[in-house]
Order: sequence, then structure tokens, then C-alpha cells
Amino acid sequence: MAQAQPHERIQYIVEGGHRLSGEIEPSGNKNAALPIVAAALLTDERVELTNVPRIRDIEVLVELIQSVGAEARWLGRNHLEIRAATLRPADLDPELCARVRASILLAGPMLARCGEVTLPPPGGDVIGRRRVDTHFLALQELGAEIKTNGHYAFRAGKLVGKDVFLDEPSVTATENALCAAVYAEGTTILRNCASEPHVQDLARFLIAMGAEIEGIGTNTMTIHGGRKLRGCSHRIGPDHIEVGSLIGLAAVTKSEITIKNAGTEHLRSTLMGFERLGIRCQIKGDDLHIPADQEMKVQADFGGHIPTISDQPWPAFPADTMSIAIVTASQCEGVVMLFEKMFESRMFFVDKLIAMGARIVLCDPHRAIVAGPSQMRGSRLESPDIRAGMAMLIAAMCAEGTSTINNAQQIERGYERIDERLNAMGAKITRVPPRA
Ligand SMILES: CC(=O)N[C@H]1[C@@H](OP(=O)(O)OP(=O)(O)OC[C@H]2O[C@@H](n3ccc(=O)[nH]c3=O)[C@H](O)[C@@H]2O)O[C@H](CO)[C@@H](O)[C@@H]1O
Ligand SMILES: C=C(OP(=O)(O)O)C(=O)O
Repeated sequence: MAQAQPHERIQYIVEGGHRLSGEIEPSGNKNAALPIVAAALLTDERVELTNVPRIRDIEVLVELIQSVGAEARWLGRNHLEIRAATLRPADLDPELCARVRASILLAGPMLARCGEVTLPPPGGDVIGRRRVDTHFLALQELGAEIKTNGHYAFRAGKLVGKDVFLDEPSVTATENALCAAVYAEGTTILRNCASEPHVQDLARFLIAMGAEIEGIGTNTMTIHGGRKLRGCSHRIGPDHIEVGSLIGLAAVTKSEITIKNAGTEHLRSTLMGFERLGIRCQIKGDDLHIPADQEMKVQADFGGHIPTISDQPWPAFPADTMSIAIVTASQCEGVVMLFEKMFESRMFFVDKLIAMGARIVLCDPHRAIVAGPSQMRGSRLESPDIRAGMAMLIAAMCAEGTSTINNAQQIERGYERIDERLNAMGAKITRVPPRA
């Protein structure tokens, strides 16, 4: 089992100005694979997962489930086998937990299987406050007691189904609540819950394990809990955030590419966001074709008003595609407002794009006005989080000259072998150190 390297520093050296061509397939959805790996703890039987993205966040979560007694083995590059025959609510490594947001996803499954778990605070992208309140609310409603003293100690004699109204449609809190509810005795109704493609994927995985869940894809899910869960095989769905990243990348480099098996059923809000920038993709079955001759002109609102691209919980434009939309807008003709409604620090990285030549006014932590197009110049960059890192990679690929992106291990938390895969299509990215 490859261990997640704690202090590996990775740099990408990117030569700008190269067009891409050909086909690419998105990896499995990171944010689906994480709760599904955690939910594999709900059964003592064998679970087989395919299309698992081989990224840092997954390696860390796999180490965490092993540390509580689960066996996990890679059967192939993206093929993971998990068997949680016996589990112990052991102390989890605080350093590992702090590396990923997904460590909080162990709460629901461990509480269900062991009746208790103590979790050090989770980590994840530093893009604003990362609340845990909704997790606490949902698990308490289902019967858990929670004590916080630096760590979060969850304990439940018995989980019992209930009608639960979440204070906000938090993605990971909905996932924890789902895992606890399938184990709880009786019926749970989760209202105001998240419905992202990854939440849907988790629900389908739980159904494959024998759970009964209604309302998948809506903001009210009903779970008939208490059924014995069994082992199963499940394929993780494609990563719609990676697809959005590839759309932005293709458009700014004037490339013609086809994204195979893109999961087109989940792309409506993403495609609508890019259309506002004058970028149109063609859906061909489950493939997405991005032609090279894009208009790249911001589409004004009725009356010639400046349009907005804003994120919101699903099915609206995804928060994790916002950074990609900003860099893409910098290459489009016209003025557009980007409104990040969910995270209050995600937009701070735009100072790096401004240094490269982008014309962006950061109005406040949530809103940026972008006027394009701008010729970008190669620069020395530092990736603060997964998506800002990807946005910098996109900027570097359309810039004049060479850029260096430090802290690229952040990009690799979420994108599998992205340098290799883009190089195969014509990009010039050198990874330091090279891949083993
Ligand atoms: C491991 C994982 O799956 N991470 C994803 C998950 O994080 P995570 O589950 O941590 O994110 P949440 O859904 O809890 O919330 C994200 C942020 O949005 C805010 N919020 C949420 C709902 C709402 O109606 N209004 C609002 O402002 C929250 O207060 C928080 O600041 O969902 C986020 C939102 O899609 C994504 O960026 C993360 O990639
Ligand atoms: C914010 C993200 O991830 P995480 O929640 O794991 O930090 C992301 O995937 O963009």
C-alpha cells in the first residue's frame, strides 16, 4: 500500500502556449470516493470499488480506515478492496486527520459500527471556515452525544431514525447523516440535505449494500434504516469538477478536445456557467466535445447588463468550479462578476492571476469582477488549494513563457496524474520530482 507522503513538496514547471488535442477521461469523483471509502466501514463484508481516483486525499483516508482495523488493498491502479471485519474505535492520527476534510466522514460509519469514535479536527482546503455544526446537529438528532475538547468525541448507545432538518445543505454532513441513518433503527427523513452528484453516488453505494433510501438527488431523503448491510461492488462516477476544469483549460488554450464518459447528466449548471462566458460544448451521448473555435465573449444579461456567475448548493454552479471560472473569464472578451457565495477565502488567490496580467477587481472576499481578455505572462506561483492550484495551472498553460507552480501537491490532492494526462494531449508540464 502506497503511504501518503507527509512532507513531499511538488513543483510543476509549465511552458505556456501549447494547444491540447485528443481525448481524455475524467477520474472518478474525489468527493464521491471519499465518503464511499468511509461508508465501506458500515459492513463487515468485502467491498470492491472501481474507478477510485488515486489521489492524495484517498491515500490518506485509506490509511485512516486501516488505522481503525479495516483491511484495504489496491487490486489495480484505481481498484480498491476494503474489508472491515472488525473495527476498533482507536485514536486516529491527528496529523493525518488534519490533512483532509474527509476525516470527518468517519464519524457516521464509526458511530454506526462501534457506537463511538473520537476524531481530531478535520483539515481540507483553507478556503474559508469549514463548519462542523451541521454534522453535530444531524448526528445528535439521530441519538449521538458529542463532547468536544480539542477532539470530537461521538458516542451513541443506539441510533434511532428521526425527522431531521439540516441548518444548511452541507455535503459532508449529509453524507455522515446518511451513513448513520442507514444503521439507525426506524425511518429518518433528512430535509434541506445536499444533493450533489457525490451525495447521490454515496446513496447508490449504500443501496447496493442493502440500504433503502428514497429521494436521491433531491433535498429530502427518506432512509428506512436498520437493515443488515452487505458487501458489494461499486464504480465511482466521473468527477464533474474535473470536467469543468478541462472545459476551462481547453477554452483558454484554444484546444479541441473530447472528454470521454464525462457524466453529462450532471453537467447542466457547469455548461450554463461556461456558456455565460461564450464557451459552448457539444454533448455526444456521455461524451463532451469542446471545439477550438469558441466565441469567448461574455454574454450580457438582458438589457446589456453585466452578468454574474455564482455558485450555490447543487444543482447550481458548483463551488469547486468557481476558481476555474475566474481564470477562464480572464481570457474572455467582456466584463463578468464572479460571486462565490459559499467560501469566504476561496477568491484570495486572484492576486496571483492579477500578477500574471489578468484584469480582476476583488470587490470583497466573495465577489470579483473580471474584465478580459488579458495576455497572461509566466510567473512564480504557489498553490494554496486544489482548485486555485488548478486555476493557476490553467493560467500558466495559456501564458507567454514559463511558470513555476510550487506547492503542487495541493493540486494532486484532487487531480490524478494531471501532468502526465495533460502532457499526453500536448501540454508541457515538468513535475519536480519526477514520478516514480
Ligand atoms: C470532501 C468534500 O466533499 N468536500 C466538498 C464539500 O465540503 P463540505 O462538506 O465541507 O462543505 P459544506 O457543504 O459543508 O459547506 C461548504 C461551505 O458552504 C457554505 N454553505 C453551504 C450551504 C449553503 O446553503 N450555504 C452556504 O453558504 C457552508 O457554510 C460552508 O462554508 O462540499 C463543498 C461545497 O460543495 C465543496 O467545496 C467541497 O469540495
Ligand atoms: C474544497 C475541496 O476539497 P476539501 O473539501 O476536501 O477540502 C475541493 O475539492 O475543492
